[in-house]
Amino acid sequence: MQGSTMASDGSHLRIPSVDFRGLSLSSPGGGSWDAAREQLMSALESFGCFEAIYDAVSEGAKDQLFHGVLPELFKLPREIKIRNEYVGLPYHGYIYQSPHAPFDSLRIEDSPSLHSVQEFTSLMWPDGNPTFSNAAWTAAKQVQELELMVVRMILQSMDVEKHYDSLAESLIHSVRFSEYGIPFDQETKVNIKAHADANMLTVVCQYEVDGLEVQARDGEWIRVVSQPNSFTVMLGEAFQAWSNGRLRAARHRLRVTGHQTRCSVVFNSRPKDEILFQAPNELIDEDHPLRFRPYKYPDYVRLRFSTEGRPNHPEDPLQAYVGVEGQLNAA
Ligand SMILES: O=C(O)CCC(=O)C(=O)O
Ligand SMILES: [Fe+2]
Repeated sequence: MQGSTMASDGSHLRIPSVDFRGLSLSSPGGGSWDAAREQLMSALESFGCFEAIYDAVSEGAKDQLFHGVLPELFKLPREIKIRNEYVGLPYHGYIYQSPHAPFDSLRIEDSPSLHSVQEFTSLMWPDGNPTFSNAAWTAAKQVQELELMVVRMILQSMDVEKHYDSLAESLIHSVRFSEYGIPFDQETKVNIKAHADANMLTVVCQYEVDGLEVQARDGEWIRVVSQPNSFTVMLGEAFQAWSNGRLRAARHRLRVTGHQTRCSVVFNSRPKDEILFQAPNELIDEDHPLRFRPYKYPDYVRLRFSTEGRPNHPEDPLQAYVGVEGQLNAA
């Protein structure tokens, strides 16, 4: 375990930080790029996640999001918020029901597209809300660059950088805005139980009120303490599958432990609907036989959420539904 993972009081582990300040997708190499890449790979090995220090989204922009823009969004009446529907996939539009706590959450698909953001904005505010559109779109563009830097670094480290362009092209980026109330179960204080995300990468931005916890490989739960300029980058199941199991998705949960509502802005990327997602041949060999069958993301997500919450919901759905050794069949 790296020394940098210990908090200063020594009582809590911290997930490792990786400094992206000054790095850019347009020059994917050089001393500080390579140093960041090494730290990132070592963090992924132990935690499936890391803290990215990334100042393209300034603290002022975060403050505007969390104190200016989000309160306005969440206070809209439910009749308006349900306009944020997404028919293609479960849980990909407005969600307001949680068995664990009061909860309200909206999502913009393809958020680095100004057109998509404006479409969402005009559903919520028919008279327009340029402050919202600009804040959401700008942050989505900036975090998309962070996500693509992470993808590029991971591919470089696995010696498959030649697949970067086609992989980046196969992804769609989105953002979700969520508001979590005080959990009903005050013993566990759990708002979202332990899971890995089905997508490629998740980038969590929390501000002032924390709640995200990630599980280290040894099983220990680590609470993510938000810091200035930090974003938590978590690897999802799709990346685990694409890496043929060389990388492991981050297991995480959400606990609101205080008495304040907690908001988050969660950016993510996932394979586009039509892509048959699979590990590249270079990552499959005698020592690393194919671990996951090629699959289309929507098929996997529908299957996964159709059993979510049921007693027979598998502990490791990726393995169960698309694992070569899986028990259940995705067909
Ligand atoms: O809101 C967050 O911080 C993360 C929530 C989460 O884990 C999820 O939506 O999958
Ligand atoms: Fe999650």
